[in-house]
Amino acid sequence: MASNSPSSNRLRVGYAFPPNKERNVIRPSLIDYANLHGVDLVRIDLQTPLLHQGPFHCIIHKLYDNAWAENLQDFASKNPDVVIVDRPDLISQLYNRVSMLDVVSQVKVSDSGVRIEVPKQVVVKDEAIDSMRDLELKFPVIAKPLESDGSAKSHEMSLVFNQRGLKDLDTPVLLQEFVNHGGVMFKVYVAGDQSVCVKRKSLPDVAETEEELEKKAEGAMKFSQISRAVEKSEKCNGEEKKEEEEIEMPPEKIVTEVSRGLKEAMGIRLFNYDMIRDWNSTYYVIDINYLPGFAVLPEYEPFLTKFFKEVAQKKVEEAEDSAIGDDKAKPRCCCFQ
Ligand SMILES: O=P(O)(O)O[C@@H]1[C@@H](OP(=O)(O)O)[C@H](OP(=O)(O)O)[C@H](O)[C@H](OP(=O)(O)O)[C@H]1OP(=O)(O)O
Ligand SMILES: Nc1ncnc2c1ncn2[C@@H]1O[C@H](COP(=O)(O)OP(=O)(O)O)[C@@H](O)[C@H]1O
Ligand SMILES: [Mg+2]
Ligand SMILES: [Mg+2]
Repeated sequence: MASNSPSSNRLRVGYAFPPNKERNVIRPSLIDYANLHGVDLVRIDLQTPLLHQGPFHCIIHKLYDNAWAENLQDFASKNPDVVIVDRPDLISQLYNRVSMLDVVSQVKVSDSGVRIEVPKQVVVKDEAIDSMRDLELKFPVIAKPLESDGSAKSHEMSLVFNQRGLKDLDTPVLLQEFVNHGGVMFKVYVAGDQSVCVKRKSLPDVAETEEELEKKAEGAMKFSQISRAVEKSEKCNGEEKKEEEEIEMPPEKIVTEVSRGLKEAMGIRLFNYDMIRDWNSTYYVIDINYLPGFAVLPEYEPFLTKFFKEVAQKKVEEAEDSAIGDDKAKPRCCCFQ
């Protein structure tokens, strides 16, 4: 076992986050719960090389800079027994709004009547858009920045109703068809094999026909982080709350299968995704976020603690499997109770 690997039965999980992220993930309630269940959460000092810290069984992180990725890579190559959740090169597929959704086509669900898709979308670089028909898109569309890098700018979007609304867009931009979905989206939080689906307020449906949209004087409407904005505003009145409650949750099987499909296709284990459903019961995945603020989930403490234990247990099993070759009959030892 390499020098930085721990040996005790307690599980040591190192974490590396900016301060705001730390507040949204590593709450005192998680530290206490995990501690009671044999898991020690250890803050990684970003001013000190990782190789001088530890020991760790596992490291979780959300930092966007290359220096961190190199620091982690160097550490991982010298400490193959430490589980890195997740590999920076795999996480980076989520930093671009096109590559983040590429994996959705690989997701398979067992109910043949259900479709899992991505809304039609096109990247516009710097060319003028003469007609949406050339792009094979229909208004309304959402204009999204290509980057999804944690910056405020990466959340600044526009709902574009007609040609006039296209002229002020910064390029490059992703134009994605707006899908009517009843004003409610599903946010699914994934940690390894576990997934939890919650409802969130979303943009309301656009009822106008293309001809009616063409006449709208205001060509576009800017918005940012709508689920938070709507929750904070007075618009979230009793009637809207009731409408939200009436929207049926997706079947648990769909949530589990989509979560597993995305996890396997991306090779990453801590994320959430936004999913909407149209009136034909087609589901659209519209956004995938690496390591979001899990603390909003009810029961988030056991959720993450269980995940840490599973990750460590899988590593032990892998090591046993490689040590005993094909002799799988041997009983497994369970180290992290
Ligand atoms: O702020 P939180 O805790 O709600 O989490 C944000 C996420 O909100 P959610 O939990 O999905 O409702 C948020 O999800 P959305 O993009 O808003 O769907 C992002 O994941 C955000 O990270 P970043 O700004 O893209 O790096 C997340 O922000 P960070 O916690 O990473 O700063
Ligand atoms: N194609 C779409 N059709 C309908 N609503 C959408 C679509 N794409 C995004 N939205 C709405 O816009 C919000 C923000 O878009 P999203 O891609 O999730 O960006 P962010 O990363 O800022 O959360 C979504 O939560 C949803 O309410
Ligand atoms: Mg989103
Ligand atoms: Mg997002």
